[in-house]
Amino acid sequence: MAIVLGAIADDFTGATDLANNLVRAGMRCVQAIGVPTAETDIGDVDAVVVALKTRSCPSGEAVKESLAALEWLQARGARQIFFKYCSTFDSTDAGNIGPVADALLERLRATQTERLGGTQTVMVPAFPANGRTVYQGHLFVGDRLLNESGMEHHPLNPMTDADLVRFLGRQTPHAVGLAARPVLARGVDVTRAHLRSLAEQGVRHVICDTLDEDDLAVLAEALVDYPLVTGGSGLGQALPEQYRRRGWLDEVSEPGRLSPAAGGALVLSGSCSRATLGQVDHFLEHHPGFALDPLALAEDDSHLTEAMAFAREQLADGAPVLVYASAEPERVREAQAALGVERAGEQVEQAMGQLARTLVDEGVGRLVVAGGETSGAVVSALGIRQLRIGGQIDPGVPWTQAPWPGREAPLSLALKSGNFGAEDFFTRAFTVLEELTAEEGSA
Ligand SMILES: Nc1ncnc2c1ncn2[C@@H]1O[C@H](COP(=O)(O)OP(=O)(O)O)[C@@H](O)[C@H]1O
Ligand SMILES: O=C(O)[C@@H](O)C(=O)COP(=O)(O)O
Repeated sequence: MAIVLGAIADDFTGATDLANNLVRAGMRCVQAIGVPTAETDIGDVDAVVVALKTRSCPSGEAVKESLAALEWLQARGARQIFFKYCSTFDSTDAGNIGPVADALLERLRATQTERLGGTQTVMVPAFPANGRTVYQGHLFVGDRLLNESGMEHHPLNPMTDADLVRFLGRQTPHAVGLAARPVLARGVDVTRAHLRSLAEQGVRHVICDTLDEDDLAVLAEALVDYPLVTGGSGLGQALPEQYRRRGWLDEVSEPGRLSPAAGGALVLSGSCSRATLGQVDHFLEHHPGFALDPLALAEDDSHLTEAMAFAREQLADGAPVLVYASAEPERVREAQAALGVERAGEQVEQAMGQLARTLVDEGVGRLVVAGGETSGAVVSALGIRQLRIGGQIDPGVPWTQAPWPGREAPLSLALKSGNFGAEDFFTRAFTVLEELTAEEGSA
């Protein structure tokens, strides 16, 4: 059966975030890891989110992989394509949001110019449930502008400009415009007319203001016929209702119940975001943890061996254990100065991948990973191809499951976006998993 929505996410946590919102809004959705093959059986679903690791790679690579995902989704009959990136617009002057959006639109344009939005796309990064809003084209995280939110210290893509019209303008040769709040406040017809008039003026990308769920509902209705929409998972919350109104979806599907979870509980954290740093501190007040040092990792294998031994010992005691590289900006800068930005990140990501692979093989069955790039490294090292989405721990972060060869219980995985989750996330996640997987009537 044809799918309604085909999404291409530029990182793995972002993909689960979008899949979570689609499931919560009543769509049957799976998350594919990487571009599936022609033979992949995705089952009977309404939406597929293809998770790529293209946020920080060279833009040519990001474009190539995104187009491959588009081709696969089009072959499944997707009516609308959604390019999912971070609600904090994570990217650099070199890309990858502009280049990927341009390439997807070009490819879709070849067949769909006549359709509403056939020559234009929109940028809707907001996720009001998690405090990400956009006003007059400026992105806010809570009550701070993006460039004062802590994101200015991001290890890979420091966000130093909150003006998205200006910022995106550096990533694309095409005109960037704005659909500002006063336009949205006048309703769907005025918003559509505004978008059309921008298209007539040659504006290809429209940054959309969004303060709340009502704005998302207006945008979803105005954009439901666009071949390509782009943004954060907030828009994903609002689109399914529009698909139902169009008759593309029959019903509101209930999320399926996750299978009982088993095995050791491990947290791997490579995010250096403010929220994650608080979550690491909170976890360490209650449970043991091991701090990975990228400089020591770069020297020889002994640091990783030590981390592995530490984790094994704690897991044998039945305690949840944390291994983290998460560090304050000053320490990240030191590691980057010594190793280079790319190599510092790679050291950590490779170590996280090896820890996950070995410890899951040895019996870990419940795994929380913090950070998008980190999750990409871990899930790739585990060789997982598809994730089933379960209930959420905090907005944007669901528990997911994948079958694990040779074991009755699947591997339970929570991929946490760097900046998401309450302070007690790393401890509470395991309690939530128990609740989500308890037999009916025993929870
Ligand atoms: N102590 C550290 N020094 C340098 N780089 C680090 C350190 N800890 C983590 N990193 C790297 O920083 C990046 C964090 O990105 P990511 O995992 O996507 O987190 P977030 O979701 O917060 O963006 C990863 O590439 C990770 O390997
Ligand atoms: O939209 C969001 O904020 C998230 O879904 C997301 O993409 C997070 O990325 P990381 O913070 O890099 O995990």
